[in-house]
Amino acid sequence: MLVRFTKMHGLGNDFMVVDLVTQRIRLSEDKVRKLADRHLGIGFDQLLLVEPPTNPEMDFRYRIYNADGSEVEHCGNGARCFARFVRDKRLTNKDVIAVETANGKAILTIFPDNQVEVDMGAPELLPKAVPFVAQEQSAVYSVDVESQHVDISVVSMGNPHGVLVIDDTDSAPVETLGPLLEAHTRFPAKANIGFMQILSSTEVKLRVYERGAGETMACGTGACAAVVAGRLRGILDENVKVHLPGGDLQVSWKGGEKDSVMMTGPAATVFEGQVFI
Ligand SMILES: N[C@H](CCC[C@H](N)C(=O)O)C(=O)O
Repeated sequence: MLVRFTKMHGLGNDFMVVDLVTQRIRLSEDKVRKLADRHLGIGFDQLLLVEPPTNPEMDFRYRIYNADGSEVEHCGNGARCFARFVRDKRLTNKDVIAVETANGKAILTIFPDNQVEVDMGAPELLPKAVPFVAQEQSAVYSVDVESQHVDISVVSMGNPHGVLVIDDTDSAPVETLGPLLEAHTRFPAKANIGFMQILSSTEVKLRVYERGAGETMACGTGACAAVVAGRLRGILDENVKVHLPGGDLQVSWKGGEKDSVMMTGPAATVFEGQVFI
């Protein structure tokens, strides 16, 4: 079956976006992995499916699959591309779009300058909600990794994150420590691992080793989790500029457990294509 898709990215975190409003397909985990392959397939960090909502109060349903084929709960960069996609395809003419995600919703606001703001909802900080194995909630946990103790904050933005504060992102052990923490037994559902360098109380540098995809050029939920972690540690203010390898995101969190994390950044379309599924 020939399927139309659009290749997009948010700061280099790249996506294959498929409209399932006007076309119907079924994808196995194995098929997602084959499509994600950067030599044998289309190549992407995540696959985004755009569907009619199951909840009538929502405009669309948004399903997300990592390159390893695993379905996940949220994708911040993908949400911005989702908004750009549904407007460019004239699936809606709204500037504010309510999207149903695997375990909640996201409100997307499109601005004329091509920036998109995402209301990412409130962070989940209870260990069992992340999920993370711990006796009680804390701003920082000590995790044993290969005979070393690593201090880590844990946050769910719908998807699980561990955040480390390090001195220098350029020399951070992302490729070695990232996969060890991603698959650590204290993260029963695995986790995205952020390495954050504090530049000031309003500016950080961040690299993220993503669950199911490896290090990406940017991670929207990772940027949100990093700002929440920094605020919980008392080292970041409400509005923070997050410098990722692929570019910058603006993230805000008032600090209340019910307060939404707001993320603003760009979304870009690279090419349109068709592929036999
Ligand atoms: N790898 C993530 C999903 C994609 C998140 C990221 N691309 C973003 O922009 O938030 C996970 O397994 O939870």
